[in-house]
Amino acid sequence: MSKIQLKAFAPPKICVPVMSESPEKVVEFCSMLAPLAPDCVEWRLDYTADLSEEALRYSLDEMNRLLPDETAILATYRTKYEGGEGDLLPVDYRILVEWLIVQDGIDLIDIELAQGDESVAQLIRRAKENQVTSVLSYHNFSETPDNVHLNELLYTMTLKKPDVVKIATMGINKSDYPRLAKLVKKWSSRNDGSLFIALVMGELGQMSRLEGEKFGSVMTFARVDKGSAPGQYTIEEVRNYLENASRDINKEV
Ligand SMILES: O=C1C[C@@](O)(C(=O)O)C[C@@H](O)[C@@H]1O
Repeated sequence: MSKIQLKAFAPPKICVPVMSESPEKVVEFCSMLAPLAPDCVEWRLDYTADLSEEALRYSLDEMNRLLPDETAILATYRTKYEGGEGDLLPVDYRILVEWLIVQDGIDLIDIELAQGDESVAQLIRRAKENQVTSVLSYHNFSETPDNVHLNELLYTMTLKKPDVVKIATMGINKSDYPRLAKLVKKWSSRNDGSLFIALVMGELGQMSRLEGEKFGSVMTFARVDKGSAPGQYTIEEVRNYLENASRDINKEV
């Protein structure tokens, strides 16, 4: 059972990426991060040099030991194709993600849409069997596709029935954020149990990282030092915004 309760049209949960190359660096980073008590950390395994089970198990145990009990762990292996550092072959990606799903201490698992129908279906099924929250993800670092394409994506992704559909696209035009937000709001308002994370990367999409409550995005990613995507605010900046009671959550995006 995941520690984190994700809810649409509520303040988004804050997730901080851990992009450490060794277990020692994981310990160093999580010791520094613990007092900030984020709702979630994203363990970016594509930054990890040693993917042996022993090294990974050690890092995971240390993360769970150092971070507050309430902080959930999202495990992500982001491939180069999706803008990350990872170059595992699809078969090895699937083995790694299946292994992560059955580990004690993992609350959420990222599954890339680009891994193909069969892998995606299998990994979502495995996550469900193990009560791990599945986050089906799509990234586009060059643009925010047009509405027809975005609707198709949202349709394809929700059909696969993950717990959460995550879309992160690059903001090239001012209209990209309001456009994506309007579509996601429509999809999240259907009340069929699907949850969404929608982020527009880069300067033009920065408000998407703060205003999730307006359009139904349940989580936002924030940095401590270096970020894992363009446009990320620091955890303090996001918290300050979310804790400001006078922020306008009613106005349309
Ligand atoms: O999918 C996402 C969202 C993200 O790309 C962002 O834009 O904040 C950051 C990634 O670390 C994460 O896996």
